[in-house]
Amino acid sequence: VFSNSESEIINLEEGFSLQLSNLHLKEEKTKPNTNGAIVKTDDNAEKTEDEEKEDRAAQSLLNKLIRSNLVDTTNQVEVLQRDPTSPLYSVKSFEELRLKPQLLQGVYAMGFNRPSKIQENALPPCFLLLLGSAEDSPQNLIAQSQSGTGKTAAFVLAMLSRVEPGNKYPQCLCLSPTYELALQTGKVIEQMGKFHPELRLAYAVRGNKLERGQKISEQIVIGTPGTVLDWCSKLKFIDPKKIKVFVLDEADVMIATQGHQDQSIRIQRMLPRDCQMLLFSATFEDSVWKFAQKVVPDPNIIKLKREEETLDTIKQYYVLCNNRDEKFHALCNIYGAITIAQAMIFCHTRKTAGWLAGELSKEGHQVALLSGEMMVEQRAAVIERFREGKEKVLVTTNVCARGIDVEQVSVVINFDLPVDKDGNPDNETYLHRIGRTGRFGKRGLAVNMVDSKHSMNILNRIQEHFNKKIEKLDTDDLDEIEKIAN
Ligand SMILES: Nc1ncnc2c1ncn2[C@@H]1O[C@H](COP(=O)(O)OP(=O)(O)OP(=O)(O)O)[C@@H](O)[C@H]1O
Repeated sequence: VFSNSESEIINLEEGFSLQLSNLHLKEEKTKPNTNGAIVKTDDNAEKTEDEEKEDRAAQSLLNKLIRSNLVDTTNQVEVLQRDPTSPLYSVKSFEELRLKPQLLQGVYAMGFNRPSKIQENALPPCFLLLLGSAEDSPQNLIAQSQSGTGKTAAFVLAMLSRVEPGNKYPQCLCLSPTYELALQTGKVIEQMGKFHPELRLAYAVRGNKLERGQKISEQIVIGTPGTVLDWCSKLKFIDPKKIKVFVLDEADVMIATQGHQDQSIRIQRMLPRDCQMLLFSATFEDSVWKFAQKVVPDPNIIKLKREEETLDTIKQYYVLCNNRDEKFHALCNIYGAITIAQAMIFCHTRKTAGWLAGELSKEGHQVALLSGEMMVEQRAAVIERFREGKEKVLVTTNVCARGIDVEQVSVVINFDLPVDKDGNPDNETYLHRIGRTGRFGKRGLAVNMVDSKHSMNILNRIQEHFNKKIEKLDTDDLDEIEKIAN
């Protein structure tokens, strides 16, 4: 149903895998570039800040590739209405939105039975017109909730409900931080809009070249800020004055990329005053909030807190060693105990992770390795196998596993303790690695490997921070190992 106009020369499927390998190439670069401060780690692995940022986009993509279900939380949604006197709407069914039949059909065809928590509250302001409010246009929205809670589906629904397929020009414009993320969102638009045969979607991404002087006839345009800006201004492929819905997706990832923030603001300035502006973000640090306020006037604000992780149900241990080889030896001693369930082993650098996975395999243990030099698709495949239980132990670096929820993991080994780039204890990462949310509050086990005075000091500081005792474990004592496993 959706196709690119004939003049568009790239094959999107081809482009997709091509870009994924580009991503891979960029990640492999270890030299700093012009404006990149160097984030130094042991083992010669250097990372520029820019590369760290690229990781964020890769992470987001990974999460999308491996997720098949809605992440549901028990936390309440916080709603700040633009007009606090108007009643607070929240929809419990898609029918209440009075969608066009084709669109409702699309929603059900995707297997959605009822709105997710964020959708319950985000959809009514988007659909104000349809709800028969006194206001004459749908409202602007800033929404934040963790990845997987249904944000994409919410704004796709908002765009599809406003678009008039009979009008052959762009009416909805959606900005994504990267080409790959744009394609993922494009797929959702295609699926949800599949019962609108006249609807077309154009991708404004690098490499998608149109003839000069041409106008775009697709009703929805999705792309990255640089190309969209060119299409709206210099090349005039799009008339920004005709845009009715403007979506800024993954705002936190977006502003992490140099230039995207300014480009997005410049695009926003070209849009008509009554254009609906919607901004979505998984996190809401200060910088995101400032940016959001610049691009979304008079917003309704919706926030869904991430579920808090705690260490309450976790048994924490440390093992005292003198060097890396002793840590490896200790790990081998407890291997049998940890593989009762599924375990994740964290290393500080990909070099250590690679070495450790290699050594464990040599010992005849079956392990999976998740490493930064793998392409995003390969990483997704590794995570998927692990989730399915095909591998019981996953060795990884923190950067690689950040933000990936693998709920069934009950044992975490910190082969290296988490430290920030200044070498201080990274408490937040420690909590993310081993903590559990209330719902997945199964008992867990964490073993920390200590190999120097310095790392003992880090461990002590982590222990003080959480005010939770980390017990010493003697890995040469088989009885003791048996105890921790039970
Ligand atoms: N109302 C719903 N009912 C059932 N499943 C849903 C619903 N809304 C979304 N989903 C599904 O849940 C998953 C996550 O949704 P979605 O991608 O919209 O989340 P998101 O918050 O945009 O996440 P991200 O920030 O990673 O893109 C998808 O597989 C999507 O198809």
